[in-house]
Amino acid sequence: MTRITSEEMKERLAVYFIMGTPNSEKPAEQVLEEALDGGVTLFQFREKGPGAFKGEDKAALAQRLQRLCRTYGVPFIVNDDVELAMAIDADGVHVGQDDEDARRVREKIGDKILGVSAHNVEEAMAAMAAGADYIGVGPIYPTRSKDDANEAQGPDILRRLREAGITIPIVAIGGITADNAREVMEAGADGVSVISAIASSPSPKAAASRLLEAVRAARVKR
Ligand SMILES: Cc1ncc(COP(=O)(O)OP(=O)(O)O)c(N)n1
Ligand SMILES: Cc1ncsc1CCOP(=O)(O)O
Ligand SMILES: [Mg+2]
Repeated sequence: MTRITSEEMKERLAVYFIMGTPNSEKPAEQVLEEALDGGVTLFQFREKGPGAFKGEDKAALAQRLQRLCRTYGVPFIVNDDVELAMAIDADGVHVGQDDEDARRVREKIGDKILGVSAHNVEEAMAAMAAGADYIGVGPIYPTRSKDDANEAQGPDILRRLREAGITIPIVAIGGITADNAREVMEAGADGVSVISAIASSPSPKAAASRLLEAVRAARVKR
């Protein structure tokens, strides 16, 4: 395996769906399959929060969702849990500032995809130096999907990162919907990452497809 290229990473970040069992009343497999049908381009398994599966149940669910992603040719990223990612041979890992050190994670995962959360220029620079393939920046807008989220920064944070010379692929996260995806893309993101816009939608398929359309339209305009 070789490292994903920056261009390929940017393509993959277009509509990055994140989900775990606490994010929907419907079975996770059903929501993910509908979202994949709607065109999500990357998936993150984020099993945390009230009622989240643990241990063997968590690993078994991860593998079921991973199989679904494989069927659609969509890379499967594990949030936080580097051990699980290695055990099931996931395509990558996402870690934040309070998780395992990104440099150590890169050493452990070899060429797998490494995503790192960044909230400012300093963290973005450090993530790049640690070998991140992309950074997740947010929350851009207020979110109800993460209890310990920082204050929303607005799309201007993306502009500030780009103006400071941050060239690494960026996915924006937090409160993003098909209605605000365009301004986020115009501010400098390569894609959008969402939980509730897809997982809480009565039609995850339609929600994913609307997001993809908004991201593609914004890309054409650049
Ligand atoms: C794409 C993406 N961006 C940011 C995050 C948030 O990561 P983190 O700050 O570690 O918070 P948790 O998601 O672990 O609660 C993410 N998961 N994905
Ligand atoms: C995991 C995470 N990290 C920053 S905001 C957020 C939650 C995003 O969820 P939503 O798309 O429902 O606002
Ligand atoms: Mg984390």
